[in-house]
Amino acid sequence: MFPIPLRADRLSKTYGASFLSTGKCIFHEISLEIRQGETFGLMGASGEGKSTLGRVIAGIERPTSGSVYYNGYGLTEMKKIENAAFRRKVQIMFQDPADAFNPRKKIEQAISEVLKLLRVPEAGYASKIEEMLVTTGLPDEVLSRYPIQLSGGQLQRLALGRILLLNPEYIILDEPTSALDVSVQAQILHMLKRVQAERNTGYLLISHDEAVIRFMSDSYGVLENGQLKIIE
Ligand SMILES: Nc1ncnc2c1ncn2[C@@H]1O[C@H](COP(=O)(O)OP(=O)(O)OP(=O)(O)O)[C@@H](O)[C@H]1O
Repeated sequence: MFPIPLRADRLSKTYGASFLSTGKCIFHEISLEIRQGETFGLMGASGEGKSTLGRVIAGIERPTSGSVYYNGYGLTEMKKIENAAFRRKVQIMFQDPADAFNPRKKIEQAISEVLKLLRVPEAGYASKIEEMLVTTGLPDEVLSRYPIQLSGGQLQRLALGRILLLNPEYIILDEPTSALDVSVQAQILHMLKRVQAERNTGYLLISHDEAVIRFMSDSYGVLENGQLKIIE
């Protein structure tokens, strides 16, 4: 059976609506599909609402209307068990990797905390961490460092590695390379492609950069004036 795509169905978002104001419509009735093993690119100028749409699809912000469907279930009507699966299987990665880690904790501790939450037995931590380092192409030394002692590229690799511990089916990538130097950007994009090929992950890639979108995406759309124009 084919996997069911992650689907946004007629999503609208308005900020600041109240008794006295109709508020500001950010986007209106947007529908799109993210298929496993593929990338849907979301392009658009600054302020058009790309990040807001990404947060709504990731389930961390509620739409004003419309719904997100995972495994055929609407996010708002999901029972606890379906919602728990959604929270694990649909992840979001942000632009600035420095924000992803607690500056007071060494990387090994940050990663171990995730393994603990996942109820991995402590005896299994070392092999999981090693696997993560191999996938993200990082040396063992990063484990004993604090976030401030690592480069932006290394931190973004770790941010992805930590997300991958959860075995996500879909990742919302919100400008994942915009905070990085051009040469590092290319490395991260290649890593994302390799991870996708190995794990069949579906990506929603948010970027204002057309070259990045064209390089990465199977199909893409341009968000402008609250509407999404899809380009196959
Ligand atoms: N919580 C909020 N409350 C009110 N307005 C918001 C909120 N979050 C975002 N906005 C507004 O929604 C609009 C879209 O913002 P958003 O960050 O989604 O755009 P974007 O396309 O991702 O921009 P950028 O590429 O600059 O990150 C902006 O005008 C922003 O000010």
